[in-house]
Amino acid sequence: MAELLQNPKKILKVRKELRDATGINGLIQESDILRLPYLQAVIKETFRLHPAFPFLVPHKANAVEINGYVVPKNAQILVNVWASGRDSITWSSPRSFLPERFLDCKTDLRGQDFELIPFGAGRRICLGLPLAHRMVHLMLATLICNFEWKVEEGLKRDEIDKGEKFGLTLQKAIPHFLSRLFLSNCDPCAYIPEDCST
Ligand code: HEM
Repeated sequence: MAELLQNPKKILKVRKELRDATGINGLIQESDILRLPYLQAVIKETFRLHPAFPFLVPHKANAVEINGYVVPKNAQILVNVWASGRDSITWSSPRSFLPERFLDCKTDLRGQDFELIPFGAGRRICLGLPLAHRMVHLMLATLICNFEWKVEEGLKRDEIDKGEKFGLTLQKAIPHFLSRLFLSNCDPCAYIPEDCST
């Protein structure tokens, strides 16, 4: 939400896509997700920049050699997906929040494309992926469509601190923004955030 708050036009784009795909009230069903490429792109871009598990889950290695590097048996392996999501060799403008980069590209986050593996990959890939994938799309769509999101009073959009707190999971260091509930039955696309009318 912090990334989207800094990019309010992208909030409008998600709302418009939802309304076009689901009708005026923007209520999303699980079956709609496949028809919402921009929402999917926003979620991929969010996982690229802010993976929930920045080092996945620690693994124990068998003895292997990779590109001349010897990994001893039983070494603890942490996969730094936070860093690979920001690697300028793989991603153009890696620090920028650009969901559009995923619109014309087949990269998916289900463990087949190693540049984007927020759920891990291979035998120990997240068992909850099918559930989590659906829930994240449904929750984000619902939050965007039913709430008007505003930055905290007195704060400008570009002042939102996106600093992160590292642990097993990645958290936003300073949580600050407010939300206000939309009136029911409103047109999700009618609301234009302040400073976003152009
Ligand atoms: C956005 C939500 C979620 C994210 C980002 C996520 C991410 C991950 C990651 C990165 C791993 C470690 C993969 C690896 O080290 O290779 C993992 C493992 C696992 N996750 Fe999730 N997860 C999510 C939700 C869930 C849910 C909802 C469930 C259960 C309903 C679940 C169950 C598991 C289990 C059981 C494992 C261990 C799999 C194994 O070691 O064989 N996860 N998850």
